[in-house]
Amino acid sequence: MKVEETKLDGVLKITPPTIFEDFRGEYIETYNERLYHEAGIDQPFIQDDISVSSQHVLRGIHGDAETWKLISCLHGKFYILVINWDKDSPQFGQWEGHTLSAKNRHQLLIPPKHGNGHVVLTDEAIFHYKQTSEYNRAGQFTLLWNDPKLDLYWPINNPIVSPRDSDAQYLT
Ligand SMILES: Cc1cn([C@H]2C[C@H](O)[C@@H](COP(=O)(O)OP(=O)(O)O[C@H]3O[C@H](C)C(=O)[C@H](O)[C@H]3O)O2)c(=O)[nH]c1=O
Repeated sequence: MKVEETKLDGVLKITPPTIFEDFRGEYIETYNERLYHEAGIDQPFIQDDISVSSQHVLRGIHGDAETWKLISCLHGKFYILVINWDKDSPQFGQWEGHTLSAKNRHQLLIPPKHGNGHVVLTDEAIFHYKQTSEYNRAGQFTLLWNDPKLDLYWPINNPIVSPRDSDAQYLT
């Protein structure tokens, strides 16, 4: 298991403990409480979610003030952008992009007060996350993926987005 710091304090890039390949395919332990706790990743995850998206779908940028997320790519590949949205942090507004795929098996641990958004680069991708709180849409904030003030990089220019993710009226 490998845990690496990233440009953003608290955001970690993780390579899972077991990636086993044989003539049949692969076997991956995507989470192991004892090993992750030993590595300092001891957040109390209580909810698992997946979202399945077609190529060029962009979901986000969303976040909230309470939830830790452990994100994996179960199928395909996506570019994921994480932005510090903690107004009390010296890194407020700083962001970093990563590529998670079913090939590199990398995971990201994202703390509260960070926004995340991802755009799918393969025909389809499955985005999996473990979360430390139950879904609370009212508690989430939304940032526009193409807000010129944020000066973000995305690998494509014309993603498929929901009304929430394309209209400033939903900004919070
Ligand atoms: C997040 C979530 C959603 N839902 C329901 C609510 C809606 O009926 C449906 C789609 O929700 P939404 O359009 O908010 O999904 P995304 O646009 O993919 O947003 C999510 O994906 C971005 C990238 C995130 O990281 C957040 O977890 C979350 O905001 O799933 C649930 O039932 N539970 C949940 O935890």
